[in-house]
Amino acid sequence: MSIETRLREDIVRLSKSLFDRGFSVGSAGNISAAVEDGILMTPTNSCLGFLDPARISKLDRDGRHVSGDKPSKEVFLHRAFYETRPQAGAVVHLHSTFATALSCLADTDPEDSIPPLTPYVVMRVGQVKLLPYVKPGDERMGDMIRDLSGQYAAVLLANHGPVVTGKDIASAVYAAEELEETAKLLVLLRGASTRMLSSGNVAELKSVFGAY
Ligand SMILES: O=C(O)[C@@H](O)C(=O)COP(=O)(O)O
Ligand SMILES: [Zn+2]
Repeated sequence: MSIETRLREDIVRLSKSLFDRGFSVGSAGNISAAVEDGILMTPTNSCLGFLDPARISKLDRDGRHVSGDKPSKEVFLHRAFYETRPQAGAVVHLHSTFATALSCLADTDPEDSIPPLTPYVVMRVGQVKLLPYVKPGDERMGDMIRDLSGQYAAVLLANHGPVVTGKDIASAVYAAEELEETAKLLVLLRGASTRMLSSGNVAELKSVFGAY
């Protein structure tokens, strides 16, 4: 089996897993993965639970649609991550409930929208910047991601949802799940006196496990 064929199957399997567990509903969200000669991307208006490996969109290195169904409207967003984070092998965008809730709350810190509550989110996701709202599919999303110069593995799109990258499709999906579970804890703990990890704790995790 070729690398691309296996990757198509991984996208279908992991997307279905996200859908089956409620991380994505309806046709919300989109996923892409880098291949040698371009990017594989979920088609626009497709349901992550019912993807067909043969119909996954393929874009060449210049972003031209070369095969499969019409790609997600968020192509600018995904391409900007690959351009600025050479270590990124996959990008996952979801409308998962709790991360999206934080993206709508007026007091979410734009510089640190998913604060370090537990070690694993620091190890798998890192600091998460909140980006200002623009409509889905807006080319300006690509500009905003490029302006971050590859500094963040994950961002929250205001009033929209999370976007998470990883070195490969499994890492990106696992990181998106970790971000969502942390967002859930943050919402559950709202109003309670909560102890976050200290900057020393975060620095230690980064030095031992590496920065995302
Ligand atoms: O929120 C949106 O419209 C998109 O960001 C999205 O999640 C689904 O769009 P497509 O990937 O074009 O279906
Ligand atoms: Zn979306």
